[in-house]
Amino acid sequence: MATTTNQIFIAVIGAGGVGKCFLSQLATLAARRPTPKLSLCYISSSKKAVFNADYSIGIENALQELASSSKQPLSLPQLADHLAAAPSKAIVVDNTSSQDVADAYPLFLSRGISIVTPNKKAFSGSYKLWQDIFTAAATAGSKVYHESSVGAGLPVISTLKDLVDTGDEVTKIEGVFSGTMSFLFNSFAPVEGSGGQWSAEVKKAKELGYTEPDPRDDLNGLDVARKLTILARLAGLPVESPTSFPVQSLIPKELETVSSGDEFLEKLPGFDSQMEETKAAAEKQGKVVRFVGSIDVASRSVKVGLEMFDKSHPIAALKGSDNIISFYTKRYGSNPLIIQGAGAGGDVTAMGVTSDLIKVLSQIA
Ligand SMILES: NC(=O)C1=CN([C@@H]2O[C@H](COP(=O)(O)OP(=O)(O)OC[C@H]3O[C@@H](n4cnc5c(N)ncnc54)[C@H](OP(=O)(O)O)[C@@H]3O)[C@@H](O)[C@H]2O)C=CC1
Ligand SMILES: N[C@@H](CC=O)C(=O)O
Ligand code: NA
Repeated sequence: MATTTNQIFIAVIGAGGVGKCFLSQLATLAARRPTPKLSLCYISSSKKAVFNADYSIGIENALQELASSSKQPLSLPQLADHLAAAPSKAIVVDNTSSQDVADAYPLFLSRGISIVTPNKKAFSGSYKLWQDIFTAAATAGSKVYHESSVGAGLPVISTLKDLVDTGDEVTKIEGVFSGTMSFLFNSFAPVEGSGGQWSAEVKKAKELGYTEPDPRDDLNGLDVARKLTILARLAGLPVESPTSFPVQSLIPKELETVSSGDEFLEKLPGFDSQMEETKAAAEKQGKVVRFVGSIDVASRSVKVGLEMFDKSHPIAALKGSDNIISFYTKRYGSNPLIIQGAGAGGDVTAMGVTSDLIKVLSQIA
């Protein structure tokens, strides 16, 4: 195939809640922007894949083709070879929560393949992986964007980068960083009183597409810890890992060893009284309980867990899956820069991924 500069090849790994919404947004983008021509050349789930010798898959039919495909996914080094041999530049869109895929970013980037992703694992894994990713990108001139790894499509990462790059000094970042936790506490312990059953709300959050593939990754606080690790690193703190600071888990002790997410959800109703007690303790003080995180840059302290809030506090008054993230900086003084809005859900997350893709296109095409 002849080399062409006005075409970009897109490989999509992961076609779940976010991946499906991303494909729909990609179809719109490809129709609206004739150049560079956006060609879907690979799509995979954990068990199946679609790809061919002419690097061309119809975006509209990709999901049906994937469902009926008999091909297995390429290994990650094979995929890097396949994309590096494409007739023009390629971008990997990682819509999984896979650590293995995240670990392969330095390989893709070093082969000139750019990456956009909502997957937190690469940027909140070991500090060495973080360094390898940005070193590989800088050396090869490839790009890596991950806006949806914090606050879904909300402009959290881009805002923090802008603050830092323009020389502001970030002193503190705090707020609600989980769409799942926000939804759970807003519906289980609303400021108006009453509220749903904890375990039933957890099931609802999963059905609405807010949770991680395994909802225990939200309830154990690690999802928020990953997000804070990413933000802390961008703010200049070389946090080693999401387990290197205090993180409160909401997994009942008795369920810590169950083997699957499904079994966990089945058994959770038996432990609803534990969360009811937490809620009642806050109510006794006229307050509500919420799951929050904070990074204090000066004292280098990061923490994640439950706190009680007055009912008039903006964190108490959140609705749905909303996140609220406050940036305290030297320039903004005592009135923080605040970002608020839906922090989970397929469409809003895919929006962050697609807008990252547009940013990469503007730099490599
Ligand atoms: N949902 C949300 O609101 C948000 C999600 N995110 C992040 O987006 C990512 C995707 O989330 P979501 O779409 O909700 O998750 P889903 O579980 O709905 O989808 C994950 C997809 O990834 C596939 N997958 C898993 N491992 C691999 C692998 N090794 N190779 C290829 N495909 C793989 C799964 O395949 P299979 O179907 O075969 O298992 C599935 O298609 C996660 O990293 C999540 O943290 C970020 C912000 C918000
Ligand atoms: N499970 C996460 C999804 C987005 O990062 C959340 O609930 O915030
Ligand atoms: Na974001």
